[in-house]
Amino acid sequence: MSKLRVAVLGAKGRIGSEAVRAVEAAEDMELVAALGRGDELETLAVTGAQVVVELTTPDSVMGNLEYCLEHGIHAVVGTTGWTEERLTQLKDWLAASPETGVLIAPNFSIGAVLTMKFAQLAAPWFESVEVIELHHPKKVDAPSGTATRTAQLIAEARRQADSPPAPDATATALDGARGATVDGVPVHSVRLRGLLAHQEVLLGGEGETLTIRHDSLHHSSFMPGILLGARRVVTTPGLTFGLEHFLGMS
Ligand SMILES: NC(=O)C1=CN([C@@H]2O[C@H](COP(=O)(O)OP(=O)(O)OC[C@H]3O[C@@H](n4cnc5c(N)ncnc54)[C@H](OP(=O)(O)O)[C@@H]3O)[C@@H](O)[C@H]2O)C=CC1
Ligand SMILES: O=C(O)C1=N[C@H](C(=O)O)C[C@H](O)C1
Repeated sequence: MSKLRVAVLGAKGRIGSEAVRAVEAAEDMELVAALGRGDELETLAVTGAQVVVELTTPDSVMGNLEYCLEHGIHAVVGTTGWTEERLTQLKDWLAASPETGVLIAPNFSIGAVLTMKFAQLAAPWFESVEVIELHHPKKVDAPSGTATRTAQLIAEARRQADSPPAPDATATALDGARGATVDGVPVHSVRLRGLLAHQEVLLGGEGETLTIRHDSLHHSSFMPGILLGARRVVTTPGLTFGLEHFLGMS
């Protein structure tokens, strides 16, 4: 059987360099390109890449995906910064390339995907819910893509259950003391030397609290999800948002 021809964009970055090693080690894949900033995207077409693993930065991802979709190259995207406007643009490009698949995964680790699922399940059952994400200090953005997605899923679950807004007699002496609000859910971002990628969802009700915590201790935690994404995206045209859809959890 022929091997899946995979290219990594952002190949010198923290997660990109780990992805290069993971693709090289996968028996059913061939790493055909490993590109960094400034490298020619034409290499993707020349090497016949079937799937691009996009792990760059929010300022680069759209240009890279435009190229991929113009050339019918499937994409597995871990890069953050997804707004409604960006998703609309991506869907327009996909409409012009209907056989091509794009997976955007806010988080590739199984524990983080489960954290989001558990948070969705628990959210309507508690009066209060807040998200704390904790990352290494070189992280390019705040809040994290995972925390943003988690808050959106929590908000959607609470809307569907007709949950009232969480109680909060806000009187802040300092801007930011209550974090940022994503879809009505407070999200707090910690940047701390020594950390990698961590998240807590705090839920509170009468006389009890529930904490759902996930820790990515090494970039290897993201690799099984990236490889699964690359294998599945080639037979899944259109946009898939969230790895849970490839894990049978949607
Ligand atoms: N979904 C998930 O599970 C995960 C997602 N991420 C996300 O992945 C992204 C990258 O994170 P991280 O590896 O820590 O960041 P890094 O800054 O370590 O890596 C990004 C790399 O991409 C390079 N780059 C920038 N623009 C381009 C381009 N146009 N073409 C090719 N390479 C480019 C950068 O080069 P230069 O340094 O020269 O700018 C850098 O080497 C972030 O958005 C992060 O949030 C991270 C971990 C897990
Ligand atoms: O930048 C990171 O490191 C990570 N980024 C993703 C995010 O923003 O959610 C995934 C994970 O948290 C690691």
